[in-house]
Amino acid sequence: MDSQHPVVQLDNVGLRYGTDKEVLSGVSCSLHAGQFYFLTGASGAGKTSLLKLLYLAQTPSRGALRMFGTDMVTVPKDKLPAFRRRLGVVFQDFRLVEHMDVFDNIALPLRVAGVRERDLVEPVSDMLAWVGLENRAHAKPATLSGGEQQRVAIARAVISKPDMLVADEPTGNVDPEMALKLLSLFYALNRLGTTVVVATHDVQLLRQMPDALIMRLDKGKLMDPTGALRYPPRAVQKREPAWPGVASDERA
Ligand SMILES: Nc1ncnc2c1ncn2[C@@H]1O[C@H](COP(=O)(O)OP(=O)(O)OP(=O)(O)O)[C@@H](O)[C@H]1O
Repeated sequence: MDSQHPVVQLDNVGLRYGTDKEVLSGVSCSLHAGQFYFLTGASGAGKTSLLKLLYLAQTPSRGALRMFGTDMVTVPKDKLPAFRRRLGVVFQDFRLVEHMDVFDNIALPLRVAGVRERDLVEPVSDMLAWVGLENRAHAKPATLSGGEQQRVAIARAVISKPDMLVADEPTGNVDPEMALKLLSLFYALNRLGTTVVVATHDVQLLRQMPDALIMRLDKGKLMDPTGALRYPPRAVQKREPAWPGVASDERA
């Protein structure tokens, strides 16, 4: 079923919060399986609002939203968790579980998916090493810096290799070197087949991914629904292995 539909299809979507005016207006676009999308636009343009539609935290006020071939406006509410489990989300404010340590936060999606405890340790340890937090496995989120919390949030979002990754300013709190490393993690996930949508203001980040499609929001309207806007190509970061724990010569 999935292969013959876009992963996401928006048709003339509007979104308003309460009775205020629309913050997204007439948005139409299709996101296709295995593509890498950047969503860009000025502060307040509606990036987070559009991502909220994609990670099913908001329903359009008008228009149609289909995901994985299913109408998300009319789908029964009790069916939504099954769709949400197919998504990895990096929230702008991280939303780590405060009473769990770093290891348990990252392991959460695997536990929800029913992975056995003895099969968790290796993937979580690989992911901890990838994001440079192997020494903080037993720290609680409140004791971490903003950049460290952001890396935990990213590790948690990608570890279960979701069908779609939605990330809101995922490199806003890290230095440029770590931003590239995290981007290469998204790239590796994308190479494994995950559709990736990253909202960012960071033009340098956009330039690192010449194959990515770029969609730009301006005051709630999508200016480049096909992603045809491109930035001048620069070198793609391919120094990292394809996936934590997988040697680079095994890369697809
Ligand atoms: N919960 C809410 N209730 C009312 N208005 C909201 C809410 N969330 C966002 N808005 C408004 O919607 C508009 C778009 O906000 P949004 O956060 O989607 O923009 P953004 O492009 O992600 O901005 P930034 O880059 O600053 O994060 C803004 O005018 C904002 O004030």
